[in-house]
This record gives sequence, structure tokens and C-alpha cells, in this order.
Amino acid sequence: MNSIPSSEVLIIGAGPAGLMLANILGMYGRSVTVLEARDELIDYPRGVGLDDESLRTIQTVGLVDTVLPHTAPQHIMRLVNGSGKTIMINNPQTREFGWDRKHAFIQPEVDKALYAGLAQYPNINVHFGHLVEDVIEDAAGVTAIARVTNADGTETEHRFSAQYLVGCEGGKSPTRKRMGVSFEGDSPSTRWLVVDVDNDPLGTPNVFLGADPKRPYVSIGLPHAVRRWEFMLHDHEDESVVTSKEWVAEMLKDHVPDPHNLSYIRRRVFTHHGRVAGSFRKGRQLIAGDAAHLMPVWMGQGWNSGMRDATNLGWKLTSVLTGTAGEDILDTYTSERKDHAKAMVDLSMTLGSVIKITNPLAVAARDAASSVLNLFPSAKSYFSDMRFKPMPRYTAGVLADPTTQASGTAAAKLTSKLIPVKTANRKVSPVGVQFPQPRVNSQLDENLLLDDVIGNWWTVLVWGNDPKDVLPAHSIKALEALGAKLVALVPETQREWAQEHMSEDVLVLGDHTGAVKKWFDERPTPMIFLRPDRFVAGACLHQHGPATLQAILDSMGSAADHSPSKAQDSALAV
Ligand SMILES: O=C(O)CCc1cccc(O)c1
Repeated sequence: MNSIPSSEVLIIGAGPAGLMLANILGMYGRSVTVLEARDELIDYPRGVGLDDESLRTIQTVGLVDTVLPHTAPQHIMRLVNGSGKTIMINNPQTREFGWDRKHAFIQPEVDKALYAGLAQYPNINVHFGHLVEDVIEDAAGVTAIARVTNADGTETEHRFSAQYLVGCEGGKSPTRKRMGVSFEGDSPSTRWLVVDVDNDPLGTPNVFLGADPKRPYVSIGLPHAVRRWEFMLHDHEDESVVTSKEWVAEMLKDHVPDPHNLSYIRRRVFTHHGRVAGSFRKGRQLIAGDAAHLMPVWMGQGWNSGMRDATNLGWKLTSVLTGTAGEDILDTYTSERKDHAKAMVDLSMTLGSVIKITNPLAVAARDAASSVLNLFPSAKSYFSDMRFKPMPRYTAGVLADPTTQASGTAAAKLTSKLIPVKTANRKVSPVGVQFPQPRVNSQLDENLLLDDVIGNWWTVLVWGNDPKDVLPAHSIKALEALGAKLVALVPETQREWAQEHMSEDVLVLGDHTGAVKKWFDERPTPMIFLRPDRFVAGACLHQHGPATLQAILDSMGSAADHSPSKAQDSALAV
């Protein structure tokens, strides 16, 4: 038995959620051990859609340049009926978070880029071929017992200890089972055959969902000449038969001019699941990615939901480990992520049930209903602009929202003290939603993405004013202890003046497109407390700033001493 020096966090599973979480923790200077049972990363495509929220996180961890070459932006999805007529199109054009809403991507290449990104952090170690067989948890931490099969066939036991453990081992997650939490939902019995080739015989981009009552199918053009088809299987069709080259060639004959010379990456059968864990945390153990939720492929949200988990959890674990938040903040990981994951599961299941219809009467009703809906621009844009996609909007967690805060909480008590004024628009609260990522000018450069200038930790954004002029000294002190960056967003016309006249340590950014002013005009809360994951924790008028900040700190179960550790200091200087 070997004991390995301990780290702060143990991650089990080097899939996308685990790799992204390790990148985020590495960026914040934390020490992490990743244990992966396989000998290498999975090398065949699974997820095919990468969204703007994920790309924003990839940008934060500095890996956009290595990820983008494996993506195709403006990934359009068309739902076509049995006669090939488009009955729904999903083609969102906005770039609210700084990136195209949807990208096709090659998952193995992007996962590889996430893995390669870890090499820059001295405190991150990844061990392949380590199968975790048990975990012991006590008041001081967790110890994972892993079995390693050596080259000569003998086996060795290794023990790894840490303060927290995050299971990212996929849907069958042993961590989730050890935690004893439920995994409720449905696993429809419908099986699908997935075929991936790397010499795409068609070459057309984008996604076609074929709601063909004879046999529903999917055809997706992916980067690097990869094409994915999926075919719904009938109950009597045997797995060993449908995965044969002959059967697949027969299936493809309506989809490909010549289905015989295809270079297959993989032919496999899978079923969809729509499940969410009852809790994402128990004590010192947490779960993320497919371990916490499984959803059908239709919205392309499985991979992206894992990215959202890592984005939500990474800064919270860091806050606990560095003493800027109490351990209870980890419970907000469940409260913030679970409902959204459930909404994604439900939407994906619904879309799947529309595609899978085979009953002729129901098919006719669906096609007629979609024709009518397409006559109405608002209904049509609901689908094409992807307004049906549930966007995370936290109502409880690390935030202080006078419009939604649950009664009885510390934040509610404080925010109830805020004196309302007539011009403050309290109906459109940006609290709990992701802040947009506009382009801005700085003293050093022009047309920069906001996140690239504000860094990766807490930020206070103030429209048109110096945060140090509009917040009292005790609030500034608390923000310094939190490691927050102070930012003044001003019209570009005022930027040089503001740089000369505002406090030296305030970052002044110019709004050269007018998008920032428009945003603040629509939500008259000129002071924004932005969390490290780019979600708005508080939004208020200047005079409400101190109470709002205090409420946010209370919602973090903040330790009395907010000063970040030395290690965090250096990590925050990114
Ligand atoms: O991200 C997307 O738009 C593709 C979602 C999708 C749809 C159907 C099958 C599949 O594997 C992914």
C-alpha cells in the first residue's frame, strides 16, 4: 500500500467536468489530484454541441485558442419531418456572452485541450489507470483507495487524501452511490444506433433531426470531416446485428450516395436517460457532470451542463479552501445547479418525444401544429433564437436579490432595508443571471472581451463612476479582503478623463459600442457585484451598495476574516 501526499481536492474521473474543474482550481492556485480508472482519455466523439456559456469558461481558463480549432460556430439545428420539410429551425444569432450561441465540436479534441491545459499548473496531478474502490471520510478530510494494475499483472493499492472529493465519473458514479443520494427521472427504453465516420461523405454542416415516423434519425456535420448519424432502433433489432457494417450500410443508403467506403470511428448502441441527483453534495464529497445529471442528446446540453457545474463549483471550493467563505457555500452548489439541470433534462426529454413520434395521427398533428406555429413570428423566433433554452437564474444561493430573496434569510433581512426609489427598475433584476460579455476599450488596448480585462475573481462594476467615490471606506475594505477588482465602466468619450481623475487602482473601461450603457439603462442598478463565475450576486443603486455587499457576504457564510491567503493572492493576480 502506498500513501501519496495529500492535496486540497481529489477529482475522480478525467472526463470533461473533472478536467474543467481541475483547470479552474489550478488557475486559483489550488492543489488537485485527478484519478482516472482508464489508461487514457476517451477518444471517440460523444457530445457534439458546445455553447457560449461553456466557451466563456474555456476563455476564463485561458484555453480558447486551443479549443476553437476543433469547433464550428453557428451550429444550426433543423427539425425535418418524414418528407424532409423543415418544421422547426434553431439558429440563434446573438452573442450576448461574447461568443456564438452554439458550436459543433469534436469532443475528444476539446477534452484533450482541457487535459493539456493542466500542464501549466504545478499543483495538479493526473493519475490514469487508478480505479477508486473505496473512500473513507472523516472530520478532517477524505481518503480514496485506488487499485492500480501493474505491467506485470500484479496489483497495488494507493491511498490519496484531500479535504474534498468531487466525483466526475459519469452516470454510474460510485461517488453518487456512496453519497447515498437519489438519481430520479426516466430512462426511456428506446435505443439508438450512433455511427461516427471521419471521412464525411456529405460535407454539409449543421444538424438535421429527422422526425421521420418510419425511423427517426439524426445527421450532423462536425469539424475535421467527422459525420454523426443516429438511428432509432425498433425493439426487435439486435445490438450485434445493428452495429455490423452491413446493417449500417443498409441504414445509410437513403442518406449517403455510396455508403460502402466509410471510415468508421465507432458504431454503438445507447439509450437516453433523464435523471438528476437529489443532492450534489454530502459532507466532503460532491458530484459533477453526468454523475449529477443525465440528459438525452437533443439539446446538446450534457457536456455543457458539466461545464456549468465546474464553473459554479470551482470558485466556491476555492473560497472555502482559502477561508473567504464558510463550508455552507458548498450547499449553494446544489441549490444553484440542480433546478437548472432539471430544466435542461425536462426540455431535452420533451424535444425527444416530439422527434420520436411514430403514430401516423400524432405525426400529422405535430406537423400541422408546427406549420401553424411557424406562421407566427414570435413563435418562430422562440425556436430559432433558442429562447426556449432555460438560462440559469439563481433565486437562492450566493446572491442578494431584493426581488426574489427567500424570506427569513440573512440576505432578505438586509435587502428588505433597502429604501426603494421611483426611478429604480425593480422589475428587471439582473441578480442571479449571467452578466453579458460586451467588448470594451482599456488604456492598453481596444475592443477587448470584458472577461479578459477584469480577471477571474470577484469584480465590482460601477457604471459612470469611481467605485471608491460611491462606496464607503468599510465596504472598500471588505471588497479588498475579498480580493475584488474595482472597475468603472464609462462611455468611451469619458475614458481618458476618467483614467486621469478616478482612483489609481480602479480599472477604467470604455463602452465604445453603447452596449454597456444600454444594459444599464434597461436595468437601473448601476452597481454590480459580479461573482467569479460571471453571475450577478448583487445589483443596486450606489447608496444601497454597503447593505447589498453585506448581504452577499452573509450569503457566503463568510468567515469573519475575509483576507485571502498568500496562495490565493498570487492566483488572483491573473
Ligand atoms: O448541439 C446540438 O445542436 C446537437 C444536439 C444533438 C441533437 C441530436 C443528436 C445529438 O447527438 C445531438
